[in-house]
Amino acid sequence: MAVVASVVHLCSMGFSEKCLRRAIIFEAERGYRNIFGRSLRYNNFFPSNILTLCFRSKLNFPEKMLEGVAGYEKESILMGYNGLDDLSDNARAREKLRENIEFDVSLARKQFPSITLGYFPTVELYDGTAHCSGSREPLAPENLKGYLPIPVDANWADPNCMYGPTDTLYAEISNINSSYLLEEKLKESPMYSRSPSLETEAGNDLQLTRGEPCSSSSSQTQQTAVSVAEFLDKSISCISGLTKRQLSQLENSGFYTLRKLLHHFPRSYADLQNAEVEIDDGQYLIFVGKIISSRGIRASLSFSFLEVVVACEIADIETNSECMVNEDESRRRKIYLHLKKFFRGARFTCQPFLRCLQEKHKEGDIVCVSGKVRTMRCKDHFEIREYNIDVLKDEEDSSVYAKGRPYPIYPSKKGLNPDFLRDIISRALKTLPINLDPIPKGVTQDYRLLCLSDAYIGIHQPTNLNQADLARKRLIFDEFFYLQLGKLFQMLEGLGTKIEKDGLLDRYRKPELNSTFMEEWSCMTKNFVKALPYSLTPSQLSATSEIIWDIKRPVPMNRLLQGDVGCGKTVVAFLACMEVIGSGYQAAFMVPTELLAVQHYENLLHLLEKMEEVHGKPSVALLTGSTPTKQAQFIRKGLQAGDISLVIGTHSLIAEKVEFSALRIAIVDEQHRFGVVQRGRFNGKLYFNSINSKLASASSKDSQKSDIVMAPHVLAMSATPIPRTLALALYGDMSLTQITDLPPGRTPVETYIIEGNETGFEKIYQMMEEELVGGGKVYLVYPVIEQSEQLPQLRAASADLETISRRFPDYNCGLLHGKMKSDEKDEALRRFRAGETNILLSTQVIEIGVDVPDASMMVVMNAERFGIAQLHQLRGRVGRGERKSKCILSASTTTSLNRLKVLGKSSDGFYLANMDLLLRGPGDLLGKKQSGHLPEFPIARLEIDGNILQEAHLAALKVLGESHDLEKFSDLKAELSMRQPLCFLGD
Ligand SMILES: Nc1ncnc2c1ncn2[C@@H]1O[C@H](COP(=O)(O)OP(=O)(O)OP(=O)(O)O)[C@@H](O)[C@H]1O
Repeated sequence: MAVVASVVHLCSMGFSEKCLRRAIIFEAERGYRNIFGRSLRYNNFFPSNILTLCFRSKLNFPEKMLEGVAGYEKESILMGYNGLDDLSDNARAREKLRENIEFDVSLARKQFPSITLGYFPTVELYDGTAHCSGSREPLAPENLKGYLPIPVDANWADPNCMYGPTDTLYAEISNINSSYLLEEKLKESPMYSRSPSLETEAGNDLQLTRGEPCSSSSSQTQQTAVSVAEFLDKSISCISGLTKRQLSQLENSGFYTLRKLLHHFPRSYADLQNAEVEIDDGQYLIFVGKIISSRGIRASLSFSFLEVVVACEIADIETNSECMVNEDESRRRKIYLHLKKFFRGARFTCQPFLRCLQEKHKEGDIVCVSGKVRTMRCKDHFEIREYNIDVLKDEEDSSVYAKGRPYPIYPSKKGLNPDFLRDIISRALKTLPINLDPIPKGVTQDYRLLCLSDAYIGIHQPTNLNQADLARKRLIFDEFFYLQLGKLFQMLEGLGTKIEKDGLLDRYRKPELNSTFMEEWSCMTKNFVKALPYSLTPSQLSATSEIIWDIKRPVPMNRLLQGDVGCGKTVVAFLACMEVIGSGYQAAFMVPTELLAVQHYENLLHLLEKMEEVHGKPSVALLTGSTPTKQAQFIRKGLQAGDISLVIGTHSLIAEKVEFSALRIAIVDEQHRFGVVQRGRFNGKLYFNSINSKLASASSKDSQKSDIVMAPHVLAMSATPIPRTLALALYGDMSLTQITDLPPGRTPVETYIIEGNETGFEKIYQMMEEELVGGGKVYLVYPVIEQSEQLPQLRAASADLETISRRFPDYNCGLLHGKMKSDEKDEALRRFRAGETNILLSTQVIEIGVDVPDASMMVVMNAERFGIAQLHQLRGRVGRGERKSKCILSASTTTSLNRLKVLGKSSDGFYLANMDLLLRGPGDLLGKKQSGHLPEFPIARLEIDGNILQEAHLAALKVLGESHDLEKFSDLKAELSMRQPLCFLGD
């Protein structure tokens, strides 16, 4: 009969009678038996077979075909259709069918012997009225008492972004009831108890901690019953019941070890709230109901499926209150859930398999079902393909569900079905030993962390959101902790004595105590300070004191100097150089662009000119990629001989042929643009070259013998203020110095956000005119150099040169962009600085470090193309002198205007960087290149987990303080060695 139903559909599509006959015979001959799965009928049979047979027929509906199929309406219902309307869109066809409403089963069977009727007891489920007859009572209200879950917090996740593939086949039968109840495990295990301390944090929610007494201090030597590395790095083959195919599937997807598997964290949790009201397509919901049928169905020679039908009662919002007789009854309505799993492959179609499949679910069992619902055409029927089903043994179980468990949504990996992954993970969790935690108990207690095994259970199978949160916190803590521990451990390893190691850790713990007063600075440094045309700000003074304190110690410094744009970091770095030069050593100053190298070089020469000569002035050289070969050779010789005491340059400074005689400090400006590995290379190279220090042997009394073999100090400077969190993640092995104030006399830059339309630009041009008339200089910043066909809305620097020159005929315009040759760029900047050009059309090349103090206005075209932190950097190019400055951000889309408004409100770089971090995440804040140097955190998000990073940093200091070589914490050491060397990622 189903075949005939198909006929209706096909006829309505215009297939020929002949073709249809052939199609029907084709189907009947091949014995399509279990025809009630309508999706199979249409999805599998028609596309693959009938359509090829009936291709491009032009004949109309063959009325004859209907003659033998009277009563088709019922059959359509049997098939799971909501009557004939479902079966055909063709109105005429529907009418014809209705005329033959009498259903003669025997006739149908005679004509189509392969069709079995009345096989499934759930037929009436598809009939909108049958279940109300009272003959079936899917779920008596008394059975439901206490079972219906309470809605949980709604703001978990957006279900729309959680879908995994739905059509993938699930070739696993042994674990249909795979959901693992944390609470059950908890009850089974005598080792677990409630922890009063954690209860406080998470309200009354269940928290898991060991029942055994905890050590109060991390100083206790670790004695873990099971080594974490031993367990987590076991092959996944130890998971029971894995077939060979599954094993190779998992291994091909990168899940070689239990660690890899358990670290496949849920992407989010779905809100499995009780469907108390309306059920919408695509929602993740949780239901409690009664199994009314379970069928393993062979759909074809190689295709089978399991369908479990669960009847539930839910609140009915559609009930018309006027019709209510008994209010309690009328508020509830019955719905039917069709849980489906599909199997492809001949071996899954055999009867024993199918029987085994259907017997997994027993009729009459009260179950809790969760998953994504899809509405079916028949009212009150819903399909769930990826589901969790748990049998409620008795009413006591209801408490588990009453809380509404978070439903973990896994990201799929290499096409693995998330549901399959969920199942395997749940099996792996069952093998988790209880006593598994390499982090000392003192630390977990201090920072109120779950123990590791609870964290794994909590993240994969939380009973509630608080537990998932605590688990997440613990796992994030681990990510940060091992990163910090690794970085600090490496640094300690490089030091000789215990005093040195303690000194280093102290430096991180109490940075405020580590500073050297100005009186103790070298003469060279003091003279340089005197030569400055301004006095240092308090922040600059304390930053210099901290750095000099470090320089005087026999331990290589590794410090990050941070400050808002224009706060005067360069001069602090120069002072650090003067200090080592004053002690007879060399300094190297590496910057990312030639433009900046030239600027620093000229600036320094200018300051040195004014410096009082006491014991000679430092000899300074500039070495970049554009330095003429002969001159470069000369400079290299000078560095090797120790004749040059300070070299400023670009990447060329770390070229192999550059050798230093006695390098004592390397300043790395814009450190992130070089990357961690480059810094390391720089370090290593300098270390070996400084061994043969000529100057060191002839140095002042400060230098000791051990200094000769010491690696140089590294002072990294970040021009982009980055939130402390990011700084720790990027430079976890560095001490941090911040300049928090700006030089006096700076007036905040006035920021305007203007829409980049015709009127907007007219206004901008007027403001430029006023500025130029008043003697100001204007930067115009463009997102691109040349106009592009792909992005015609973007204004381009080169293309605009003519327009702007015409618009401002009385003023000179210059052009500066990255494609220009280095001497052309220098010349363009020189002319602008000297006032020979008044308007400089430029790209982002000016973002870093360009310092023209009397530039007083900036217009950023298509400002929506830049990040907030980047715009703040750009804006920092103006307002560097005493002249009042303005910055105009022109946005070509109205939607972006709001985002830019934050720049109008604040000029605090740290605040803006935090905003950017929150809005766009670390990747965008740092830019592609810099974020490439960020360690990859599988679960942590730097923008929101900053406090955990800080805690992890302190915990790492504490642990290393107790055992420099981690010998006291053998498990921790083993685990550290197993973790990926995060600091090298991205380089
Ligand atoms: N204490 C001070 N008083 C007055 N002016 C100062 C002071 N310190 C630095 N300056 C001036 O401020 C300007 C900016 O300094 P500098 O280039 O060192 O800043 P920066 O922090 O490196 O900025 P950016 O991050 O933009 O590169 C320079 O013109 C410098 O001469």
